[in-house]
Amino acid sequence: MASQVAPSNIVVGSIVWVEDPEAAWIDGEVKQIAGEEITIKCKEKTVVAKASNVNPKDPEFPSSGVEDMTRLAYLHEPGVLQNLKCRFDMNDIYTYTANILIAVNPFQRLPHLYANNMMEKYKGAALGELSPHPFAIADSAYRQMITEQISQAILVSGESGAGKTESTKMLMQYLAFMGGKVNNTEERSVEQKVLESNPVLEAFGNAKTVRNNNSSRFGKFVEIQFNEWGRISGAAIRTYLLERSRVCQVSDPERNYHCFYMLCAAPLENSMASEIREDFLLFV
Ligand SMILES: Nc1ncnc2c1ncn2[C@@H]1O[C@H](COP(=O)(O)OP(=O)(O)OP(=O)(O)O)[C@@H](O)[C@H]1O
Repeated sequence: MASQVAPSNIVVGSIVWVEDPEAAWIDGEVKQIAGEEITIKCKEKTVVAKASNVNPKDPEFPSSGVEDMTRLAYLHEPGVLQNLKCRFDMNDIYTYTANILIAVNPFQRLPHLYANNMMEKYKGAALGELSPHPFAIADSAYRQMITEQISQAILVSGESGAGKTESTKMLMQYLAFMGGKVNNTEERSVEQKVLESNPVLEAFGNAKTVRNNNSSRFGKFVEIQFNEWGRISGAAIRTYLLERSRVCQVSDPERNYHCFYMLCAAPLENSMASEIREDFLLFV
């Protein structure tokens, strides 16, 4: 096997990122290169690392980060993490990598990001013109559907607790805003029904886990149909792979599906809840 040597852009005096067991990556200055071993002087310690665990650091990285990762000088793991962290510290939880939106869960409400005037702002704006946002992704998909007359798909992925459910709700909210009808009748519109289906689906398919207090224990394919004028004409929600074992087997500190606790907590005078409780032998 060929021995690993330092990349050509790493020389004595270079500022680099080196892997760290606690902080993931720390930065420092290269003091010595001996074959595949690099000695780096970091803030609190001196590290000797293999060349494969060292990456160059951009000395001109802007203090407020960049909105699109493709503008980074180095698109490697420490570069991406530094940018996400630096933006997150300023409550900028969204960042693009070209037309992919990366969301970092803020674990706090940031209402200014989702106010009604924000949807108005993103309407018709080209992707990248305004700050990265799920509304921009939804707007771009909506406009492509209109101009190209082709169905569009938005894939939301991430580990448990990353914020998929919340991001999906923003996307749906924006599509309802763009494709909703002015409703003068008593009957609820399709988009209202789609948005209102979320709490019901979450009651029966979401539960508290060690990673997320409101974890979806099923997969979901939401289809929103639009007519030729770009108005919502129908919707379908298909669900997959509900974790059924949770109904009868829950390991502490996780919980059963929300509906179980809602049923137990319903007031005694609620006759429908009482009937269901009796049917399922739930005595509260
Ligand atoms: N944009 C956001 N703003 C505020 N809080 C958020 C946001 N995204 C996520 N959260 C918080 O993080 C929690 C977990 O997010 P969410 O349920 O969307 O994760 P998930 O990726 O769908 O997880 P799972 O795969 O377990 O269902 C939410 O209940 C909410 O408290």
